[in-house]
Amino acid sequence: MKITVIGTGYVGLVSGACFAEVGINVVCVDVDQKKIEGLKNGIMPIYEPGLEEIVKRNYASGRLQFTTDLGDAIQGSEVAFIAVGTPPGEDGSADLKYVLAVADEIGAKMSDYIVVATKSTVPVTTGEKVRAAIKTALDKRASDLPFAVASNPEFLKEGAAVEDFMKPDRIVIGVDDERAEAIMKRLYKPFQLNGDRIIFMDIPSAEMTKYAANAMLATKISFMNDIANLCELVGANANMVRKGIGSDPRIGTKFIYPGVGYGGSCFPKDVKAIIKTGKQYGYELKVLQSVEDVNDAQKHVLVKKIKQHFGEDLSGMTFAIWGLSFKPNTDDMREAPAIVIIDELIAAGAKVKGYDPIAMKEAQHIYIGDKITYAKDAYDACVDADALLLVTEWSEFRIPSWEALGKLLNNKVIFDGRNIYDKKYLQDLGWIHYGIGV
Ligand SMILES: NC(=O)c1ccc[n+]([C@@H]2O[C@H](COP(=O)([O-])OP(=O)(O)OC[C@H]3O[C@@H](n4cnc5c(N)ncnc54)[C@H](O)[C@@H]3O)[C@@H](O)[C@H]2O)c1
Ligand SMILES: O=c1ccn([C@@H]2O[C@H](COP(=O)(O)OP(=O)(O)O[C@H]3O[C@H](CO)[C@@H](O)[C@H](O)[C@H]3O)[C@@H](O)[C@H]2O)c(=O)[nH]1
Repeated sequence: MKITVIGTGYVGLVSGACFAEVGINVVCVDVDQKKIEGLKNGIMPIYEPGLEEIVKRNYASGRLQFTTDLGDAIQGSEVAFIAVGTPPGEDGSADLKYVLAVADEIGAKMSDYIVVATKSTVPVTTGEKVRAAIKTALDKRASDLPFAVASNPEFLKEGAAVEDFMKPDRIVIGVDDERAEAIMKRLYKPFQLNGDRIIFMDIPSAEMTKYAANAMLATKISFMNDIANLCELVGANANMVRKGIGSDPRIGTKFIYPGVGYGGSCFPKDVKAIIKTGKQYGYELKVLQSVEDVNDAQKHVLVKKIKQHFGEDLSGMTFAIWGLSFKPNTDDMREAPAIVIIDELIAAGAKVKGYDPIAMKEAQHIYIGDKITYAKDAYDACVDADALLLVTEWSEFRIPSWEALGKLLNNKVIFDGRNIYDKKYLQDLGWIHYGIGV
């Protein structure tokens, strides 16, 4: 079986490599020539645990190929996945220009029946837009080649993408064509040896499922951040409350960790996009508007605590920041809370020394530029700093030497944005610990 994956980013590269890993012949396509050349030479464009190994193995075997030539790639492919970006437009709605450009190119270059499956996160009605774009391109060359459109949203998490793809909780497929359904079933068979994981549905429902899933997860996080902020005011401990409610299986233990707000390339943009979809249909998604408002405010909570401790004017002070990426195990800086925190510290006159095990290159290149200095390790970041901020909970930060840190920092003060440290233990060692609702 041969397939093509168009867009070789977090989703496209992981999906392509994982399909190849189970024996499917995969061609990954991207317009970014540098990325494609790099991949051919074993250079990964992103950091994702376990990815490099399977990319290299499957590239060496010939099952995984990389190209910039979409027309060539789709010849003989039973499925073409669209996995390009859908960034927020000015008004918050998902910008479909990359998706529709790919659909147009498929229509212009296909030579046989093909299933065009959208893996990018796209709003309801996109399936129809993709179908229309392919049809228009076929009409232009007076062709009536048959094709099918499907929606196959992706649910992988960055930092655990390979594992999520190889062992999916569910595979959602929106489809309205029997032949396409059979092809998708065959394609995903290797991922469900432990039981049927595919949920077939109509295309609009599949498209909506993706947004509803992310919106629900974002809601859990904002809800918990709201509760944590209240815990702080009333003298309750958000960690205890989290355990107390999470033990109810109806609530569950996952995605109820308070922190410095959710970031990344998905939750912020997808919550915005579904709110916008509601507006387009004259419906106000009030819960999700609040989810977004709470999250925007939560990104400022740590600096608010810093100012309460040190005063509004932070000029002349230096802060050490541990963790820059939006979550651990990724180099992705998109919408990382660290960006907001660093901007705010600098606006208040402070200097920032940052350290991240993987994301410093990305931070330097794209987002934070020269606004901060980068440390060579976690301890180096603390030399002569006035306090430490834990922003992203990488494993290597979990059990530091408090004795060493106490000597490096000017003050034994820590702002723990992910509640990974034990307040009581630190207090006994003479530290002042600020957490989120603890
Ligand atoms: N990142 C995630 O964890 C994740 C998870 C699930 C779903 N999604 C969704 O998947 C989509 C892709 O996200 P991503 O994070 O992988 O994006 P990304 O920015 O990492 O990758 C997109 C790739 O598409 C390429 N591209 C753009 N136009 C192209 C074209 N015409 N032909 C070929 N390639 C083209 C870009 O060069 C880029 O390499 C988005 O809709 C996103 O919401 C992302
Ligand atoms: O209890 C929690 C869990 C997460 N987060 C934050 O939420 C953000 C998103 O984390 P996570 O969901 O683990 O990573 P993503 O890679 O953004 O994955 C989400 O977005 C993807 C893109 O749509 C989906 O495919 C995934 O299912 C969905 O989890 C990060 O900033 C986390 O720090 C919290 O603050 N508290």
